[in-house]
Amino acid sequence: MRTQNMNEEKDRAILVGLQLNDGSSFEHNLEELESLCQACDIAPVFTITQSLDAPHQALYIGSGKVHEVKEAAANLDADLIIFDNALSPSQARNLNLEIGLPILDRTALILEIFQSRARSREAKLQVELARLQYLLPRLSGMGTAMSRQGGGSGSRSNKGAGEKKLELDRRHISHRITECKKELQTIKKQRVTQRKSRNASQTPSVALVGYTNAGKSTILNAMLSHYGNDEITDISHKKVLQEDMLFATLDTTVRKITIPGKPAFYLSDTVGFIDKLPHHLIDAFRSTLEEAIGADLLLQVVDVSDPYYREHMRVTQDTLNDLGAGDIPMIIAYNKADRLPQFAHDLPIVTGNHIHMAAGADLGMDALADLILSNLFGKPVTMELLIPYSQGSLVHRISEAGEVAKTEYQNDGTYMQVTFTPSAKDHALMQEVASYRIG
Ligand SMILES: Nc1nc2c(ncn2[C@@H]2O[C@H](COP(=O)(O)OP(=O)(O)OP(=O)(O)O)[C@@H](O)[C@H]2O)c(=O)[nH]1
Ligand SMILES: [Mg+2]
Repeated sequence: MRTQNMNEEKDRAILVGLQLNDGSSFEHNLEELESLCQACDIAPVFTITQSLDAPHQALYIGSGKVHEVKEAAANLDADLIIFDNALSPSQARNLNLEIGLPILDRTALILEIFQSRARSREAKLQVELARLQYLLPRLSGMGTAMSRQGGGSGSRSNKGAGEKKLELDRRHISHRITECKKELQTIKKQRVTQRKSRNASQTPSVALVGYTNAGKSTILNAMLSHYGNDEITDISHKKVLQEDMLFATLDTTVRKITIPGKPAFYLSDTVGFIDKLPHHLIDAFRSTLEEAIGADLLLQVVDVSDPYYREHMRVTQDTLNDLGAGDIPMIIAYNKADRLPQFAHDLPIVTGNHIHMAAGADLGMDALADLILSNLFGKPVTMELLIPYSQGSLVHRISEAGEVAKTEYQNDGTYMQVTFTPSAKDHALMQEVASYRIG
């Protein structure tokens, strides 16, 4: 048990953690639950834990513990009880009856954060759909998990409302679920059309993925600052929100990055992942997340300064596998390395497709860009050519496309030493001149 700072203005919550002997990182889970509370503007005032082999079927925790929670809630004037895991609808209902306060679980908190952050029509609909799907099986125990989200009375089970009202609510929710799905389908079609036109342009796409708060949006913004699209002088309106909070980004943003002298690529930023991301949310956000599934290259951003970063990488990989994006080639950016004394002075450090960097401190953006380009277009190739004088126009095209280090007019043609930088167009020319290669 431990006490936290009290905050008079916010809703006050007792956190309940159940430690199961299943090897999962219990402490990390609880710390993350506190961060989720902060993102919801809830003040955790006390934490109660229990260690069990398996959750209690009816109450999740043992009945003795339930009394302890109830007592603590009364003593500390708590408004809510929050559990560290997903509760079944009946567990939430029973706990609400026993304790007499709204019961939230991890899923409800994540849904609430998503609801408060959603901006675009698509994100709003996706969140609404996930909430309704979560709410439907919980309707009969109103005042439980969704109460803060307008789904219930916030007090004891409302038996007086009657079965008829319940049935009406159910029908209303089912109807709204169908409507949301339909509207999302229409938006999805537009998204697919946009993606098709991007694909048709043959400009490859890179998707930022990773745990929430790792620095994905910071990388997108830094890329825009460094190499914003040529035509745009004011890039401020193209930037996305980057902030030190969970799930700052919910909408998908795709930006074209044009590095001078290099072929362009698209970079997309989307919602971050979290351990035990509710399945309703993954399903609801599938079309947004499809930007990642359709990418040519994934750029996984890791907050390497977080002691649990390996855990976060595992969650990211699991989520990508679930989405069907597990096999897409990937660069791993170990971001926020400026916070680690052993790396801070040597950044960036590139090892194969891994880079230690700090986008927030503007360390490693060029190296990251090179890594992206070499993955998308291959490494620069230097060759020596002897172009017959009859192919004079080729000499001109080669000088336009590549970096020519040396030109000599010899007896049987023009000798050139040229380096082709990565680009799809260069690739075609390289194949064309291959028969004139002498080194
Ligand atoms: N010290 C340090 N902080 C960083 C670095 N990169 C990003 N940050 C900070 O980390 C926080 C989260 O960054 P975001 O870019 O919003 O993270 P995100 O991955 O987009 O997060 P979500 O959209 O919430 O999933 C912000 O406060 C950034 O300023 C870095 O290299 N070093
Ligand atoms: Mg973000």
